Amino acid sequence: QPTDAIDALFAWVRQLGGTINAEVKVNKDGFRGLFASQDIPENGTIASIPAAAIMNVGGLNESFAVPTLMVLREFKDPNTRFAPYTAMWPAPDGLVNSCNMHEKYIKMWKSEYWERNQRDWQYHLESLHKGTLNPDIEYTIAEVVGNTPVSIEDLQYACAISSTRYVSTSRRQRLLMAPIFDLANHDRDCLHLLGPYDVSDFLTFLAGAPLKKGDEICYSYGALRDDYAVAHYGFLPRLEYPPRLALVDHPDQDPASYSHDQPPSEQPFTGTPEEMRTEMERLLAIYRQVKALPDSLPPQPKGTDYTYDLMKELEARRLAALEWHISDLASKLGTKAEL
Ligand SMILES: C[S@@+](CC[C@H](N)C(=O)[O-])C[C@H]1O[C@@H](n2cnc3c(N)ncnc32)[C@H](O)[C@@H]1O
Repeated sequence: QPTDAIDALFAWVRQLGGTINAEVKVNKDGFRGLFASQDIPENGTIASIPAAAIMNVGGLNESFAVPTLMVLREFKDPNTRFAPYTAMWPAPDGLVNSCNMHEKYIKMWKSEYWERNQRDWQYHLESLHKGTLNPDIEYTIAEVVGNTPVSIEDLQYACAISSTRYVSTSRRQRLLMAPIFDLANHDRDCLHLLGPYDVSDFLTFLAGAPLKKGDEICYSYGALRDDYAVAHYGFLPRLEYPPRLALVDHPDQDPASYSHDQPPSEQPFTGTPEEMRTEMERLLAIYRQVKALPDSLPPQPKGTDYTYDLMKELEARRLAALEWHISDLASKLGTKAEL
């Protein structure tokens, strides 16, 4: 996540009429992020981003291929007018999600759902690359990118960039890639918000709570359970207490139908003793299964492989959350759990 292209990005957005009351720095956890450059009162403007600086990469109902190809077109075009924006995107080795995670990590999910999800992405991108997608596909590579050579790695990268950086607004339901705003890191409880982007040519990022100069500016990407955050964004959110079950382990969630608007309950499970016993058995079975699955890669020294560390940390958090919820049910039932 380079910071050297930021000055040119800010100058470009301001030249197009934008306002930015923020700056970019590396945060305490080592990630690039957005920080208030002055005190901003509640409802004050963090940034106002002109439409001309925003990349509109598709509609909410279109397939993944549209944002992927729209991003790729700008990335491949040496004369793109978005050059100040594309220059600050993370480099291909600086971001990871299901679009571009190497297949050697697939078995580290230890979850049928997420393994299939990653294989599906691989398959879709390979199909797009070969031109064998079904007739419902909106664009071919040549239609959008022309004759420029495109590798499968290019598609994986463009897919990862678009899916980790787009946003849509309540009124304007497009996939929007908005510079400056897209530098805000996730915090589930974050109060800062986007305007509806419906009455002017500016997308406004507003302070939902007062900001002091130097505060990191967050945005809530949604309820994001750990496994969902790793698959979609390639990071682990702040650890919470009580530990949150992975999306795939949650009792009332089919991960395939997860929506930010209707996230699974945050409350520990409760019910009749019979229901609690059944739930405890269900969680125990998952716990034992995850514990029993062998590691698919040899151990790596911490700090040498970001994705390996991320997947191991995800597994450790998943097991810790299962242990907590199993023990919670056991104590409500007045028994002891045999982990
Ligand atoms: C929209 S960007 C946010 C800005 C990003 N840090 C950057 O410099 O380009 C989303 C990406 O930022 C990172 N990110 C967002 N929130 C994070 C957090 N709370 N902790 C660590 N990384 C985070 C993830 O890599 C995610 O895919």
